[in-house]
Amino acid sequence: MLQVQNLTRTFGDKVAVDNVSFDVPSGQMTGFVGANGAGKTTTMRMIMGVLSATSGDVLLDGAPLTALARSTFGYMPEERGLYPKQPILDQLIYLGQLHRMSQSQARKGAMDLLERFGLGGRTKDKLESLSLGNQQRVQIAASLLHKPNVLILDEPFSGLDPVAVDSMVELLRERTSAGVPVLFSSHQLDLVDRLCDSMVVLQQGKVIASGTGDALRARAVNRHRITVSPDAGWVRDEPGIRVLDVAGPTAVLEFDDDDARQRLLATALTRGSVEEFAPIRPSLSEIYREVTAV
Ligand SMILES: Nc1ncnc2c1ncn2[C@@H]1O[C@H](COP(=O)(O)OP(=O)(O)OP(=O)(O)O)[C@@H](O)[C@H]1O
Repeated sequence: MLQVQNLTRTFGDKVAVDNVSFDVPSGQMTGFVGANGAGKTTTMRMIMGVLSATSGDVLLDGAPLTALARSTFGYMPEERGLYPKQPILDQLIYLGQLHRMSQSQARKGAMDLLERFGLGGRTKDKLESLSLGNQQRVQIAASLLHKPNVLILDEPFSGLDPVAVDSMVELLRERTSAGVPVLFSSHQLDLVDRLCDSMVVLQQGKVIASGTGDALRARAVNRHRITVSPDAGWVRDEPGIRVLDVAGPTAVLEFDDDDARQRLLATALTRGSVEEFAPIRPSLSEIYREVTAV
């Protein structure tokens, strides 16, 4: 498990990352979300040691991170960083060798990844001659080539078409199945929903929510859908609830507490038949919107 503990980074008077703590559990995908400028990239840079922390620590399996441990990580930086004018296979082999792979291992691994990303026929092409999405695929290949034991990915999905997203998801799942902790930042909340076991929400440099999907949902509001016969309009007059929507027989409600929920159900039963009364399981993206709402 990767643990971020009380990380802080200031730039002059600006506190970009403010006492941030969260865990990235082994074998799980953790989505790192927050508005532009919230501090995600700065946090990831500190995890990778490419930016020093003003204070705080990063631990891997309980031990402070060393440069050697970090060299086994896979990192996709925001600024990307491959060479535009070099053939893509050559530079992947070079990067693999920097990660102590043999030339033949690196060639085989790079070819495998390029083929999975549909770039098997372009190995001799310069990076700059590829479309932006394809360049992104090569960047992903670079971060995965040496079978890293931790993955830190800064917006890995931006600019990818749906087929590339699926290839990427498959590759990431292979890594999590091998026990690797994966942290990725994204503004694509639908993907965070689809992929993540856990989520960390940053706002103005501070963590405002974090945890597994289930833990975050447990903290979320008590929201239910009720369908009655013939019409649900009467719910508007009930105490202890907020009516979010009423459409004919169906209403979406939030309850102040469990008593209000029981009262509402009892009232509904005295008024007629209740076809449905069920909690609405919020998606991670809904939780994100809720916790970041001003
Ligand atoms: N080198 C720097 N010098 C000064 N301020 C910086 C520096 N790097 C980041 N910042 C500031 O720190 C804050 C956090 O930036 P950061 O790039 O970490 O946010 P982010 O969450 O990754 O945003 P985005 O989603 O737009 O990528 C911003 O206000 C940014 O302007």
